[in-house]
Amino acid sequence: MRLSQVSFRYSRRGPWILEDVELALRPGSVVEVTGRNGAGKSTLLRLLAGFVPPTRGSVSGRPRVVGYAPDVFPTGQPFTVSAYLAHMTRVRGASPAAAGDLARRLNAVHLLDLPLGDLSKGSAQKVGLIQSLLGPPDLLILDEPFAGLDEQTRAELPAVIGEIAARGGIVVVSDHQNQLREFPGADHCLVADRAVTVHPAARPAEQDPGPGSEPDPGPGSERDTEWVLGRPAEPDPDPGSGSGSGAGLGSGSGSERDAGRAAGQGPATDRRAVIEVLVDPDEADEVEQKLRADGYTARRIL
Ligand SMILES: Nc1ncnc2c1ncn2[C@@H]1O[C@H](COP(=O)(O)OP(=O)(O)OP(=O)(O)O)[C@@H](O)[C@H]1O
Repeated sequence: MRLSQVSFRYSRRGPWILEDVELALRPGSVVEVTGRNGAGKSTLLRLLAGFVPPTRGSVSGRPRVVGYAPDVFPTGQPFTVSAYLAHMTRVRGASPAAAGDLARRLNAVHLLDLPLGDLSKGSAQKVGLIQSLLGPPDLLILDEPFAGLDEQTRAELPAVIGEIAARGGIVVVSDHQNQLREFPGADHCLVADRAVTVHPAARPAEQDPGPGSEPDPGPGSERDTEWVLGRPAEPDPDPGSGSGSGAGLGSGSGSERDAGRAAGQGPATDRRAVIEVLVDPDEADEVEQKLRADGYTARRIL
């Protein structure tokens, strides 16, 4: 999924909230979005979810099943929680058992018979969270999901997020409370001054670059302007290059370089083997997702 030169403002004469945003998200990535109040985090999430169209630029490759939990869940609907979730289950084409399973897992069984209008803010957030997970989604967008959650649900949510990513889903979470700061492999995305800057997950090689390695050029540098997000679970075959590629991550041009590596043109190390798999183009998405779910790096060479 990609945002290309995306700019957004809420009205014709209103201020630009985001300008010329370039962002690419790979299947299986978890992205934490941070920024000060009013920076535009929710706006970015609404653009990703497809709730608002960009004023300029384009969004492409949005996965088919999108789950979105807004920061304020609208409770002004004349349903009980279970009737609402049953309705959402049908809309999503999810398994009939899914809502009940999620309610048990996220400590919400006691809410099922209540009218939506009677829910506290935290309980309403939980129902919004459950509906977003029905599907399950290929793109999951959570706007401040930890706000108001009880301890049990707060502890369980990272596991749920990890499962969505492990099956190839993209997960984007705005999180004031930094609950995903330490989430393994998560990339961190800062919204500030109408721009979006992605800092890929730190790897051991980046945390301790060692003597002679190139320093991180830091936020705002060219390496931060356009990142392709992935699951940085594997060692970097070329940690001293200083080219800015996280494992499984790379800029647009970096992806071509990585593809060349995967094809056996680049340097190899004794830390991992590269094999080439030929698949029918129709099966490429499925094979790539399965490989990623199994923890392998997968790069497509067309
Ligand atoms: N529906 C709207 N109409 C007009 N302006 C809006 C609307 N929603 C948000 N804004 C403005 O857009 C800017 C960005 O808002 P947004 O909610 O995206 O920021 P945020 O980073 O999510 O903030 P917070 O952390 O406080 O939730 C703010 O100045 C806000 O006032």
